[in-house]
Amino acid sequence: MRFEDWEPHYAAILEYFGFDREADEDAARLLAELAGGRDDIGVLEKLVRGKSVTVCGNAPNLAKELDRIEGTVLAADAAAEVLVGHGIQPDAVFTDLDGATDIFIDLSRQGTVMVVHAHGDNIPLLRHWVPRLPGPLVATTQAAPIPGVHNFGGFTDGDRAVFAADELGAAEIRIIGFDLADRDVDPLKRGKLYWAGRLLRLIGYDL
Ligand SMILES: Nc1ncnc2c1ncn2[C@@H]1O[C@H](COP(=O)(O)OP(=O)(O)OP(=O)(O)O)[C@@H](O)[C@H]1O
Ligand SMILES: Nc1nc2c(c(=O)[nH]1)N=C(CO)CN2
Repeated sequence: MRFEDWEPHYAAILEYFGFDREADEDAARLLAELAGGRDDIGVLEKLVRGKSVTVCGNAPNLAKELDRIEGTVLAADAAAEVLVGHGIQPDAVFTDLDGATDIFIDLSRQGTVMVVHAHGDNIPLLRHWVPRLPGPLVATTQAAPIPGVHNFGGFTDGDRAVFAADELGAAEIRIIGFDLADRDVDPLKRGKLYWAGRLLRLIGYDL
């Protein structure tokens, strides 16, 4: 999605949650610095273009839906841990790092593409984790893209993975481990899941 098309949705998200655009922009610049010129968008594109892709969210139903996985596996944040627990190595992990554990370092070492998202509320996490990820790295922002930091559209780790797969030309996108009506989450998360659903509908996925 072009940034001009994304920006009205982004502005509405900033307003809804009271997030600060300048903090998002600062985080994107920091992530570019921490990435130090690493940008493995070509590796991610190769995994996705023309392929069947399965995006795995981290709803409680994920484990029961693993038999629906086909093709390239994109994990949203802590869904990676569930996959690894079932012997599945995701091809890429979309993460704002709030579900990061040392498993991310192992996956990165084994070649999983880490698609790390910068925003105004994860600056300490960026500083901690990005230098520890030895493997392929793609940096993302929800603000205006800058050199080496992409914006495919989308907000939560899960819907951002779907937006990226869509933008990078997946032949088919299967979505598992999503329960956007989950009531067993805190109010902030409920708001985020509401936005995930709203954004996914924009690109044709009504969950
Ligand atoms: N019921 C659900 N609970 C949690 N995550 C869900 C659910 N349904 C879908 N998801 C997707 O799974 C992703 C990864 O979930 P995780 O539990 O790691 O959340 P998170 O790290 O808090 O995500 P985010 O920071 O994007 O909100 C979410 O970003 C969301 O897109
Ligand atoms: N500023 C800010 N941006 C975000 C946040 C967040 O908590 N703060 N959470 C996200 C997905 O959970 C995505 N983007």
